[in-house]
Amino acid sequence: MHDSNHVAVLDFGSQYTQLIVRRVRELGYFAKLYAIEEFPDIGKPGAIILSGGPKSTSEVDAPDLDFEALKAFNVPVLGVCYGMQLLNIKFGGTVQASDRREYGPANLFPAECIGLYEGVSASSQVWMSHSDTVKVLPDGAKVIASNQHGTPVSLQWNEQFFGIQYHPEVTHSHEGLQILKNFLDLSSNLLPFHIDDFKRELIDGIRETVGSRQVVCGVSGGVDSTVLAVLLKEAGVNVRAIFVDNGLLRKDEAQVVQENFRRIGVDIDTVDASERFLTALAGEGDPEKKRKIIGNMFIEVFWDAVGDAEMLAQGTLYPDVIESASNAKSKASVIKTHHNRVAKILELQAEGKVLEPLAELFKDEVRELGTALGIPEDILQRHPFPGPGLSVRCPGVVDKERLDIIRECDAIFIGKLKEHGWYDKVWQAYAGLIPVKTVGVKGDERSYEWATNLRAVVSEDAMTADWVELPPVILRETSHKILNEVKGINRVLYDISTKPPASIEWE
Ligand SMILES: Nc1ncnc2c1ncn2[C@@H]1O[C@H](COP(=O)(O)OP(=O)(O)OP(=O)(O)O)[C@@H](O)[C@H]1O
Repeated sequence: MHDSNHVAVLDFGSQYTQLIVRRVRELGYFAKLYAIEEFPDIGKPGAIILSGGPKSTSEVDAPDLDFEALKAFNVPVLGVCYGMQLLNIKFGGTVQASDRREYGPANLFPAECIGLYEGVSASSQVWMSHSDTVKVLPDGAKVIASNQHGTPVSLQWNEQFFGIQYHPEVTHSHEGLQILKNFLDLSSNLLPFHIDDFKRELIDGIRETVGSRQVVCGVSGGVDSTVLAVLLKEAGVNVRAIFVDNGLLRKDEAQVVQENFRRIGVDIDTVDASERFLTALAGEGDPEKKRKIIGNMFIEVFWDAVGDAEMLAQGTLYPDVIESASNAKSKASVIKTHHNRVAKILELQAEGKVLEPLAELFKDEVRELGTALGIPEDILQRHPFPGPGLSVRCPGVVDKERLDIIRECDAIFIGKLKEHGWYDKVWQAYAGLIPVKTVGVKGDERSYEWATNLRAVVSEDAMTADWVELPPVILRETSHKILNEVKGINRVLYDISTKPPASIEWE
């Protein structure tokens, strides 16, 4: 899909490569990431970006590519960091290896604010992360920007080839997006990226791949699997959606999920496996063992329900498939999502029976696609919920009594956030249990009960998170209601830990 007039980003292994793709799409063009070995298969791109990478061009196994083939595309090429050094060598210049790494902010001074630097300030901050630098420039090469020491940080070799030493894709490069935009403007034939066109292509692709076979998919009630299920329905294929109730869901979650799917017109099979999960978890207090038990049980229950699937659809997203590791060989080897690649799925994949239509999209693009598919916003804006469910909000042993307490506290907290218009302002919020008994007074009696912890965080990508300064009225009303209504809790705490060092969940 999209193998012409797109922006091909060739991955030399930088930790930021994924962000380049993201930024190009933000600018309204379709970009696709390719491992270096995939260079012969990049189709007919309208522009090419060579990413940075951890290697030095002087290393014997430094990644390389066919320069003649690159020139033959006859489209604008931008080399970033390693990409720029490689291009300088290809044009006949040299690169100086250095064992000192330049890492952090630097000042960018464009020679002239035209071309790549059209509309860019005379001085702005950029982000560096490199050790090698270009040394000798080949004939005809121009320095189009330097840093505060007068060192060249941006080159132009001819009308087609440009290089930058810094990383325009990170937000610490303050005008990086403008520079990328200027580069893309050099291409005369980039197709704009519209989610509606993409939706149509996805639907056509699904129809073609699936034909008359039955497709099974697991739905959690979360955004990815919901969008996937609706996409399959829109494609008019024979789909069976399975929802597993693992007994670790929030209050009334099974009903909410069923109701949401009714609203969007997708039938789901609910498998109530709560007894099986809770029995398997009984008495286990170790966080890692709990996760394992839940993961394995999910696979068992899910595949029992699937039976002999003709095809399986999964909501695997782009960040799950693309390489971020510097030396990953192929995309498939770095799939992060745990149950997206269990043995059974690999087997089906080898037979061409796994469908992953969202694999080219980022999370917020999935939400956009969801909107284009007519999925109501309240479903698309639901907070993320962890796969192991309330188990990770219940440190130590999990049982029905503890889960019921969490459910009640959580429902009260979320209810108050919604009532005060704060649900959509936070990335994720929940109430958990701290199974430590403390002394209190309830009515005329001394109480000796557990505490609940309220957590509300903002985050861009779940990698880092900050606690939210909620209005005190929300905390007060939540605390009051919980202390009055939830048996077993006599203390309410608000978690003011950032991630890192704390995680969003407690286990
Ligand atoms: N309770 C469940 N019942 C059925 N399938 C599930 C369930 N939980 C997870 N899955 C399946 O496993 C996939 C990965 O689950 P995970 O918890 O990692 O959520 P995710 O990748 O954020 O997706 P989503 O947004 O759909 O929850 C889901 O997309 C879904 O297909």
